[in-house]
This record gives sequence, structure tokens and C-alpha cells, in this order.
Amino acid sequence: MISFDNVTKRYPNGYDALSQVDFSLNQGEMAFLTGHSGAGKSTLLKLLMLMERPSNGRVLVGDQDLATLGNSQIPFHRRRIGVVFQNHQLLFDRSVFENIVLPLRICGFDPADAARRAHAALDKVGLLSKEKLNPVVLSGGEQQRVGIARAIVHKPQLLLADEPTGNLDPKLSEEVMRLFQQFNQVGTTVLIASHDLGLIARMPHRVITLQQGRLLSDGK
Ligand SMILES: Nc1ncnc2c1ncn2[C@@H]1O[C@H](COP(=O)(O)OP(=O)(O)OP(=O)(O)O)[C@@H](O)[C@H]1O
Repeated sequence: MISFDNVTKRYPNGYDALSQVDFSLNQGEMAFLTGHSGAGKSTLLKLLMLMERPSNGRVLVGDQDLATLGNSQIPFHRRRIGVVFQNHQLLFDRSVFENIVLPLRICGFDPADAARRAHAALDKVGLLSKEKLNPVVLSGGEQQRVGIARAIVHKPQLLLADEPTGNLDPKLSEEVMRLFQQFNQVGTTVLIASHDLGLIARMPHRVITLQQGRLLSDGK
């Protein structure tokens, strides 16, 4: 599903955020990506989303070499991927429902179909009863669940998360992880960047560790 083949990412200032990274993730797998602050976790996720391009090596998503995709194809590529951020990036001038339905409308879904899918996504994260509220009144854990509903509403094959539990206490963090596991159990490939080593140790998943841009270890 994902393959990094000898990938180096050098930023324009000459800094190598990733050096010769090699790993692959099978379809339907769930893994954590960890490492110290600045190890290159976000950079690796940005390469998968085509927010950055590698300086060397190849990145494949679902057998497609991302180098073959031009900038005009980036929106189509991103429709295969769901992304969850630490700070939710929710729109606070719209309701919970509108936050979820908006990406579908932008993708051109029929309004009734978009509404049905948005309700199904909110139901999956247990927030259907809060659809009319403004996300600003929700707790941090609930806001993160809205972010997850928005990431999965278009049924992506690949779900990426960048420090999704960074602002949450241990109990809420485990709830969020359980949600990721549920999506993984129905076939979504999941990669979660996190430096919450305690939480990662309690989960039965593969752990890919970066250190100063290099792959330090890969296993459980
Ligand atoms: N656009 C950029 N230009 C130059 N250097 C960058 C750029 N983006 C990131 N870096 C550097 O690349 C390194 C890796 O950054 P990255 O954000 O990938 O790390 P990270 O593991 O996600 O860190 P954190 O856990 O703190 O978010 C850091 O030293 C960072 O300063």
C-alpha cells in the first residue's frame, strides 16, 4: 500500500530531514511512526500527501509511483487519503455537520449523498447527536473525533495521522486509538505519527522508528 524506496528529503536549506529511508506497509496494516522531535515523521507524512517531493528515491502509494503524478493530479491523489492532525484544523464558524460534509461537496458529491455519508461518519465516531453544534463548544476529545470523521468520510484507503493524541489525556488518547483500530479492522491502512511511547507500547501494532531522518528500527 505504501512503499518508501531509498527516500531522501533535503529541504532547500540543505538539511536532510529523511535519509535513505526504506520500508513498506501492506494494505490493511496499521503501524506507528515514532522518533524524537525533528526525526522526520511529519516530513514522511508530507511526502505521502504530496505536500513535499523526495529529493531522491521513490514513494509509492497503492502501486503508484508518486513521481508520476503532476501537480494537477494532487487533488485526486489526496482523495485516496484521510489525514488527522493534532490541532484538528476544524472550521469554527460552521457546525460539526458542515465540517464533515464540506470536503464531500468540494469533491462534487451529490448533496443528499454527501449528507448521508457525513451522518454515517459522525455515527461511527459517536457524535451524531452533536451534529448541529459548533465545534468550539466540544471537548478536546470530541473535536478530535470530528477531525477523524472528516478524515474518513470519503472512505479513504489510507488513513494518516500526525500526533492525533498530542493534546489529549491518556483515556481520551486510547479512545482515539480504538477508533483508528476500528477503521483498520474494516480494511483501511493506518499510519500514525506519535511520540507517545507509553500509548504505543500498549498497542499491538508495528512501530517504525526514525532517528535524525534515518530508519532506526522497525518491528514490535
Ligand atoms: N520546510 C523546511 N525547511 C527546512 N527544514 C525543515 C522544513 N520542514 C522541516 N524541516 C526540518 O526537518 C526536520 C524534520 O522535521 P519534521 O517536522 O519532519 O520532524 P518531526 O519528527 O515531525 O518532528 P515533531 O515531532 O517535532 O513534529 C526538523 O529538523 C525540521 O526543522
